[in-house]
Amino acid sequence: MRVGVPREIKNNENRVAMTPAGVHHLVEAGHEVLIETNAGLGSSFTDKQYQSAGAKIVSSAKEAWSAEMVMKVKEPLPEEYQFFHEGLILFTYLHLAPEPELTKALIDNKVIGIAYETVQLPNRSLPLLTPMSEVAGRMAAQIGGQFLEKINGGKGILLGGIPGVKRAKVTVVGGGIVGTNAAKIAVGLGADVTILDLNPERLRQLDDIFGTSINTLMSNPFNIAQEVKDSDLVIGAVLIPGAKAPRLVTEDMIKSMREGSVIVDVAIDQGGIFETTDRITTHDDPTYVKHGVVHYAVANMPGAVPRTSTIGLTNVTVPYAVNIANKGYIKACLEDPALLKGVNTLDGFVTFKAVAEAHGAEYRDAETLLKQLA
Ligand SMILES: NC(=O)C1=CN([C@@H]2O[C@H](COP(=O)(O)OP(=O)(O)OC[C@H]3O[C@@H](n4cnc5c(N)ncnc54)[C@H](O)[C@@H]3O)[C@@H](O)[C@H]2O)C=CC1
Ligand SMILES: CC(=O)C(=O)O
Repeated sequence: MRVGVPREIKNNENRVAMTPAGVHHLVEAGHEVLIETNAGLGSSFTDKQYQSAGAKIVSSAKEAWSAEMVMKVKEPLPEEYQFFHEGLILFTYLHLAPEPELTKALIDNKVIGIAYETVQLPNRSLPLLTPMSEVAGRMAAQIGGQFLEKINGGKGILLGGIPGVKRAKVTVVGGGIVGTNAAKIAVGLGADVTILDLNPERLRQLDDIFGTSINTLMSNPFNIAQEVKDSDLVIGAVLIPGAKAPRLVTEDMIKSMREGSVIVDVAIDQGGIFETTDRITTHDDPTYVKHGVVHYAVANMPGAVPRTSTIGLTNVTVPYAVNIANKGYIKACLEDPALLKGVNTLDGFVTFKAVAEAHGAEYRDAETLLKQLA
């Protein structure tokens, strides 16, 4: 199979979907890899390194997109929709629930859209989302601390306080991978951390991991309102796989916060959990202030630490890509229930229920459709 890797074009997105090691893996398995020139530079991988691993360097995005399977990091932007064509396998983060136009473009062009973020193992974990959630979670605490600084618009407090001065209060809504990693760093920096989750079993696991260094709380509107009101930093880390994020923190809750407090809405890639994060921000211009509260809503946070993120991401995506290339997408998806869950669009239909519901689109079962196409 020919596999294409275009250069990422989102604001400050310096990750790339393939490392030279990934190229080597695919080429050894008998496949051809087309890398758009300079696609890896942001992650410190040169064209020469890709060539040495067996890739062909192509000079334009169009050539990279001409392959049978295209691997990317972020969801395609409107200027990339022109490259969609019937039968193209697109393997990338898609985040379709908050993206009606992208969903329509994939359906209209009968693209096989396999989303990293909904590939799900039987234990319900999301193996192709986990490493980037680890990165974004760890960054969320760092970034929160940075924007609490007066020079960055915050109230001017240090996460860990000092002897004789209170520590900052950090609330993390959602105790999965992002939430746990955010808490690790926030606790490490000395903050007073509370994590809310809906799942009692998860709260027990968090209690086992952190012991008395954090507080755990059941997530409900009453508890969220109480915690948010007194928090210096609130981190949004909730996910319902594939679905639009629930708006758990209302505008009134934000109004109750003290001026110069900070929110980091990591879940913005699925639409965000704060009623007041009404727009996605970029690494170039990452915050805005609403009701006196600094809002950070960057949807590609790991793009800021591309070397770590590219290697972490491709460690997990490349084995799936090799499987798709070896077997073809139909056999690969039918034989692997985890990969099957990644199929969001197929043959002109939405094949992921939460995405169909978000857009009022017709839903078709991926497995049934794949068997018909086999
Ligand atoms: N902005 C960015 O650059 C990045 C964003 N993300 C996003 O961060 C979000 C979180 O991802 P993960 O931590 O990997 O997901 P996860 O599935 O590991 O954790 C989500 C947690 O939310 C909890 N939850 C569900 N409903 C809840 C509610 N009503 N109240 C409180 N908790 C609730 C679940 O029980 C689960 O523990 C996702 O939207 C993901 O795509 C991930 C990486 C980068
Ligand atoms: C998961 C995601 O949105 C990212 O890594 O950018």
